[in-house]
Amino acid sequence: MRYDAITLFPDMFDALSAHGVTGRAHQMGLWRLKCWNPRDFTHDVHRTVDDRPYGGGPGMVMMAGPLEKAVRAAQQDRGDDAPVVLLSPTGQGFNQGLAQEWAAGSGAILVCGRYEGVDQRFIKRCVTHEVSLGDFVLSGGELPAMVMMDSVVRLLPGALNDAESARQDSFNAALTGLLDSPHYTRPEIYENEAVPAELLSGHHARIARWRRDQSLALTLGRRPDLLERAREQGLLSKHDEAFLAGLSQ
Ligand SMILES: Nc1nonc1C(=O)NC1CCNCC1
Repeated sequence: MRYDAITLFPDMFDALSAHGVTGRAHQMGLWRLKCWNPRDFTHDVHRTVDDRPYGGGPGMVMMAGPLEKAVRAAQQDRGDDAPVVLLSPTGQGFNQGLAQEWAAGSGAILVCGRYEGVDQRFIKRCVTHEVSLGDFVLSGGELPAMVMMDSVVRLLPGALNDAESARQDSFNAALTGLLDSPHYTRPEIYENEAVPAELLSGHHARIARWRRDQSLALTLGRRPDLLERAREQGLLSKHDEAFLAGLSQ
């Protein structure tokens, strides 16, 4: 899995390649990252990568030339036809499904915009996908790129140790489209509040049922849209539906 980041701030990506699960996976060679700075593809003394918007308006726009040269250099270096993904609020929404789809691939070239945006002619010539982290405006595409890479890398075989991957596979309600159930750890009593008895029972079926019911209740309350999607995808059992019906009475 190789990612190429087109970015004015390559140092930001140390957060991913040097720490935690993604850092360990990087150390293990499960994924690679190479950054390309558009400033290195300029030829003027000021190394200009942005300019004022035609038609007026606030802020600056990233110029097409340095961006395209950086993308072409990354493509040449990769030698494949990897997707060229522009991180942008106007893109397709990122979610776990897209993370799983990307984890089955060989990586991508991630274009991290800054300023007000990027020249549309660069998008038309080079970009294959526009993807959004969510409906909010950030200062740059680097954080969305890192969030997306994190969600993909942790799905790669070997990235999580056995305990982590067991949790990832069997209990992670997020993978089934529901919100995750609450978590508890020692001490058993904290500020006079005890851990739910079901979790102390040692009865795995009861524990799984309790967790599933908690996920269903949380999802119904906070993200009914996700619950409906899980229902449409046939992910809710008769027991799930009976539990939900009981909540609505
Ligand atoms: N939300 C977002 N999901 O992906 N990118 C997002 C974003 O806000 N990008 C900024 C938009 C303004 N120009 C600088 C980049």
